[in-house]
Amino acid sequence: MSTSVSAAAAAALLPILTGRRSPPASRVPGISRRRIGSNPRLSSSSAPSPILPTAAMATDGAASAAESKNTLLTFDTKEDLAVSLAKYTAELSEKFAAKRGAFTVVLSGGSLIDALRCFDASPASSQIAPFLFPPGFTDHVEICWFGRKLTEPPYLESVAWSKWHVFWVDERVVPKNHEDSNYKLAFDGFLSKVPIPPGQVYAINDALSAEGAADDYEACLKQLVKSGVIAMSAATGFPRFDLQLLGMGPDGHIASLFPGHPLVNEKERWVTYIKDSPKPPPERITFTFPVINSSAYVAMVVTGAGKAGPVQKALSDKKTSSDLLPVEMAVLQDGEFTWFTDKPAVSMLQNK
Ligand SMILES: O=C1O[C@H](COP(=O)(O)O)[C@@H](O)[C@H](O)[C@H]1O
Repeated sequence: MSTSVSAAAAAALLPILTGRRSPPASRVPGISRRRIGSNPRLSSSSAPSPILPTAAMATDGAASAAESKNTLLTFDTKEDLAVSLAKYTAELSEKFAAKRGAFTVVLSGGSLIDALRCFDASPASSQIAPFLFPPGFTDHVEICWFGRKLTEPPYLESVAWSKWHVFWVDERVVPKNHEDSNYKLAFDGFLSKVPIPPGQVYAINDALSAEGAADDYEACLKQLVKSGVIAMSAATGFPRFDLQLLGMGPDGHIASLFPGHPLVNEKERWVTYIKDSPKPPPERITFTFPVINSSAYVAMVVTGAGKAGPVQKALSDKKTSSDLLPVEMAVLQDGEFTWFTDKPAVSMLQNK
């Protein structure tokens, strides 16, 4: 069972009760990095920081294909994952804001937003004082507060929010105030808490059809490429976002690119639409693989045992091109791909 407790109260009390503040990510307990077999998609970096490899920081994010990196990070708790993800994002924000004067960030919907704002606890957890729980209470507890990690000091003050430009890798074709809207999810959970200029948050036009909204979003991206806000990949000829924060469904879908759907083979469009999504709601728009795979950085945030199967398949050495899951088709041309996982998500990997 998952129980919500007073987030604000817990947030206020936690550092006092435990005598702890969030540790620097390089000292986050429970973090592990591993190499799996000879899978060329996944390697362990020799860089000392588990968060952002030094080699990547030394480049402009345009590492050569030979330098492209794939890293698996596994955390004991969602709290640890969220702390690390916030630090990773803040470091990239600093890097790109300094270099380009802009930081283009792509969000997905679903559990990704939770990863920016939640931690798990139980009476047995060292992260929350046991006496906060009633006697005999053993359930898992999920404590959430909106945008806590990046909206807290030091990030609230130190991140150059005015340089952020925010996009969605996919969006459901529903009004922006609809419960299914990825915009609403991100706005309520994160964007409403940080001072990103509203004109730099690029939601879809929810007055249009799926087809119209995809065309409109692609036109918007093209305009932003022209004005220099979004970079272009010299290698692929597609837009190159600085950071894509992605999630994966239990079926291995990413964005709104579903297993076996013809959209996974789209090679020309930047943004396309789907009217028969197997996951409701049926009408969505989505970035295509050429755009996803042109990113400088991707953080793939995957938690929970329900996703262990696709994680195992994605990180397996044995691949046949005929039955690739969408998550397996996310292969950066020239960038860094980092998995942010918890232990249940990697539970089917050998040599865990
Ligand atoms: O429908 C969607 O699902 C995926 C995965 O969601 P999750 O809740 O299983 O993490 C999400 O990444 C995508 O943006 C969303 O539209």
